[in-house]
Amino acid sequence: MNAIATTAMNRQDFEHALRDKGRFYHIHHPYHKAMYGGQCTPEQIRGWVANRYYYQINIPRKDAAIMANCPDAGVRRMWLQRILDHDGHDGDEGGIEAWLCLAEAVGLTRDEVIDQRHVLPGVRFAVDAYLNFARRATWQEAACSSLTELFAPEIHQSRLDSWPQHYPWIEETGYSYFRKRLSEARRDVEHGLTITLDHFTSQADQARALDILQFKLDILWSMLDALTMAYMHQTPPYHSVTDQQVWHRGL
Ligand SMILES: O=C(O)c1cc(C(=O)O)c2c(n1)C(=O)C(=O)c1cc(C(=O)O)[nH]c1-2
Repeated sequence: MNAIATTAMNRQDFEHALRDKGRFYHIHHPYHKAMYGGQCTPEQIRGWVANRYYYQINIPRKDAAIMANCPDAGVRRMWLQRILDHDGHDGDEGGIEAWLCLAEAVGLTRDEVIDQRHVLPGVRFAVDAYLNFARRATWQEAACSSLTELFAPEIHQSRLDSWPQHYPWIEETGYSYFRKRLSEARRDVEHGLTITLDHFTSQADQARALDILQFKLDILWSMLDALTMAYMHQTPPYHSVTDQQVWHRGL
């Protein structure tokens, strides 16, 4: 007989179960491993940066959706900082601009990134799933879905540690985004974790929170699967029909 948990975990065990999901973080995806292992071509790095731009520009929209669903002014006041981090404010250019600097540092033009010509359908659909979830879920569920950030400082640090040595052709100015996120992600996750631990208290709630976190892990992993098809196997969408990038750029 399978042992099915019928009682809720205490706070500490629940946090441990959430953190244990790090086993499925995209840091373990072969595309990421190749990136910090120094095995990527400039085209593969550029493909990742151009596609991840679509994630970057949707993060503040996702956070605005969470705020729109949240009646608690105290939570909104704290959550607002995430939007400012990405969109920028007086004295801070913001994460999206920093991502565009990264794009230029790896040899992309701003135009080709901003017009989303390289964004693969699989990446777009995965990112859209995240935004749409935040729109329709409760604000606590959507906050929980941001908890992959528990594992993000390590992945940003791994890029800062390995990229300059493996990819000397990348301009140093490009790395400010990763540096910026080290502290921002730690602060965000403290808040997101408190909300999750406070809100998901029954056994059923906790199982739901773990499912939500898995959903988010699936999004990140699926983005890299799409990139693998296009940039590792040279099989982008419609490759058997044309060598043109005929896919749509968002409707
Ligand atoms: O580079 C990465 O691997 C990575 C992953 C994640 C993540 O785990 O969702 C985020 C970020 N970066 C990031 O830079 C970022 O601003 C961010 C916000 C969020 C979120 O869910 O609200 N995730 C992430």
